[in-house]
Amino acid sequence: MEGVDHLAHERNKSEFDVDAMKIVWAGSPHAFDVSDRISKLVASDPGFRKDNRSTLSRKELFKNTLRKAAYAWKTIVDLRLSEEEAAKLRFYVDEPAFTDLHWGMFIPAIKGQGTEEQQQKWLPLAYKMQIIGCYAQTELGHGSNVQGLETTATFDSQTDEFIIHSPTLTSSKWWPGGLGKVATHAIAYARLIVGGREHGVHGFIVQLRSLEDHSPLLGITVGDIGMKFGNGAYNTMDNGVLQFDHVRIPRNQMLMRVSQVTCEGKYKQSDVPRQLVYGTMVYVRQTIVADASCALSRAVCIATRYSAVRRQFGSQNGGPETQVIDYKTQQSRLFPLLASAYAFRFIGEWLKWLYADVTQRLQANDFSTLPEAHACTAGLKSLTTTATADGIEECRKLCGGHGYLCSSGLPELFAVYVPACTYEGDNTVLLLQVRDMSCKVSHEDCFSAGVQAVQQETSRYNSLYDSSRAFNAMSLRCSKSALLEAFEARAARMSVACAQNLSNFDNPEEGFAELSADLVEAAVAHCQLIVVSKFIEKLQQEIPGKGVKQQLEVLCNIYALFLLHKHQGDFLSTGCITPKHAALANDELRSLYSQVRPNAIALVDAFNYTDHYLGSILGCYDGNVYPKLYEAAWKDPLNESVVPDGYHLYIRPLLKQEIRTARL
Ligand SMILES: CCCCCCCCCCCCCCCCCCC/C=C/C(=O)SCCNC(=O)CCNC(=O)[C@H](O)C(C)(C)COP(=O)(O)OP(=O)(O)OC[C@H]1O[C@@H](n2cnc3c(N)ncnc32)[C@H](O)[C@@H]1OP(=O)(O)O
Ligand SMILES: Cc1cc2nc3c(=O)[nH]c(=O)nc-3n(C[C@H](O)[C@H](O)[C@H](O)COP(=O)(O)OP(=O)(O)OC[C@H]3O[C@@H](n4cnc5c(N)ncnc54)[C@H](O)[C@@H]3O)c2cc1C
Repeated sequence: MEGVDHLAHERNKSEFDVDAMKIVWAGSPHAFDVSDRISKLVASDPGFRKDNRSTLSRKELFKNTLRKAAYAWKTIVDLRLSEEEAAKLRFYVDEPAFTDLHWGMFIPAIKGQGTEEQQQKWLPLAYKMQIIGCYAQTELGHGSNVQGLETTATFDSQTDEFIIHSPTLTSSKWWPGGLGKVATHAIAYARLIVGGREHGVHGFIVQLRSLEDHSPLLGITVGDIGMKFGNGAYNTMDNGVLQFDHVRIPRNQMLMRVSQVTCEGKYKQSDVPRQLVYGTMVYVRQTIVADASCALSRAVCIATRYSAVRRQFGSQNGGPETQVIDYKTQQSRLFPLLASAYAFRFIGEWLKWLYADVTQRLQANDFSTLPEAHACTAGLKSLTTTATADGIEECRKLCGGHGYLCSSGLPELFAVYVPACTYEGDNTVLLLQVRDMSCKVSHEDCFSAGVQAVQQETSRYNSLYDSSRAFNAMSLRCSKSALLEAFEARAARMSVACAQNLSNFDNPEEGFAELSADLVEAAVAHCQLIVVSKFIEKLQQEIPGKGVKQQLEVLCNIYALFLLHKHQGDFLSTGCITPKHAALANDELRSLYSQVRPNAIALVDAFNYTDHYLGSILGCYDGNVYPKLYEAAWKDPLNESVVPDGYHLYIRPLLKQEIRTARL
């Protein structure tokens, strides 16, 4: 039935002000206004249609992405959109493209690592898209180990140039988005060699293609690396391969904020820490954390709406069957993901603030908070993307068979999202970077101060948490401080255990390698503690709107208690809770699921996603799933003819037992 809201009865059940929750989700009334306006603009413009992606060939798909990117740019210019509005437009167009790397990495790399002079020269060209850039760091042989990159940049003082060269097959740049077919320029990372001495990896602005006819410049071999996972999905991006054959660039195209090479061939290091060469990655990791809540909430919105539409079993006297959302098993899989989406929203907000603060300090040459920003962005990027990728797949399963159809939107969402667990740093490798934050008693401390230091730390952490006091309150309702203390104690004790074990090794590096799996678990515990604590902090703010704060409190408790339930081995083995507490936590979770149930549809409506953005028949706002699925099936190219192509060649000879004479 066209125009009927099949989920109206669900919406009527909600106990809070959905419009107020929309503002909380968006971040502010202004952010809501921008997001709402731009999402509707994109949804209503046929130029941004995306429902045909899974049936296009790679070449058609890519050409269509080029058209959309050009159309998006025209829209931005014609409508004079602000930077904020343009970013929202990109978000709602919902298609990875070379422009992401241009705006998201090439420009930030120049801003973060270029001198004033370099910024003045390159940024105006990049802002007007008169040049298009990519970020060429990873090579065929090395991605995680940036210090292991093989591309060289050798200074030639005779000509005042660098010679960029790929000495081996494994030194070929491999993966950079936008490189394959579009970028005219790259920030290429290479080992700097001056006067025969190596100075580590640095960034260089290298022109790749002619600005006249787009052909590769002399010494450049460049192309696309081929099809990737899934139909549509990340195949709209031209991830590329690049080899340099003694390509010459002027000296002033080395990004020189961190260190400089003079025309006489002197290498000078400024006061800026070397790690700033990695600064672009910190920036992008922070945006990836902010984006995780978008991808997860999208999947959760689809699975929640469909779970309210779908009915199986339980019919009484010929009445309707049970909505699958009413099954406790469905709730115990779905509602923690709903809670995680909200938790990640707030951690994303916090990390944005942290990053803005670090940026301000960096501009004033205060580098003191850089290590913390690195550890937090690395750890939280890993935690949120792993949970989001797993969560999207869980949502697909929550939708049963129909979740496997492309028209559910979930297969493509998973395929496009899952590389976030790898790009901008493999998630395990990044968790190992959290060691400074999680393992407060670092291995160096263990060796310098000895076991005594570990013992002192252990007793400090032991006093942090008194399990019987903390969990008494939970028998009735969750106490935020009790929960937080349990997470603090768990993270601290896991770190202390790592430190103690490390102290048993004579060689710290050997100990670190041997215990790395434990260190990763301690890092996860630490990151989960941060997410829980920031959710609780959010609840300490004033949150207007009838019932909004209460809903967020329920979600916060679900997020924390679900983790406590899932990782109860950690909590029990570190003595933070007793088995009785664990059982209480589980009872509390069940009761919280019942509180979410009547509000579930409204809680996903608060994301304010258009049907265009969701791209899912199962998740459409009106819940009119079955007619839409039926209609969509007939539009599949395979149904264009009743008898398929190939019938006469392959099916008929089989049926007629003429297979031996058929031309196969
Ligand atoms: C249409 C028009 C639209 C207009 C507007 C639209 C706007 C659109 C905007 C879109 C935005 C979208 C942006 C998002 C796009 C996302 C696409 C993603 C594409 C993917 C890109 C990539 O993947 S790029 C490559 C990423 N590579 C990696 O991440 C490699 C991972 N490896 C590393 O990071 C490191 O090498 C390492 C940390 C793992 C290595 O560690 P190691 O200890 O060996 O290193 P070092 O010896 O080099 O370092 C020692 C020292 O430094 C510390 N450190 C390491 N990294 C950092 C860092 N990043 N920052 C600060 N400090 C760092 C490290 O901890 C050590 O410290 P010590 O104190 O010495 O211990
Ligand atoms: C879709 C996509 C887009 C990308 N875009 C870009 C781009 O624009 N520009 C760019 O430069 N790069 C890009 N990349 C590359 C990306 O940054 C790297 O793939 C990523 O950093 C992982 O590195 P790797 O491939 O070398 O993995 P590897 O390091 O080879 O990882 C393989 C396995 O080894 C494990 N491992 C590695 N080192 C350790 C260790 N020290 N301890 C324990 N385990 C370890 C990992 O956990 C993983 O399980 C992109 C990648 C993808 C998939």
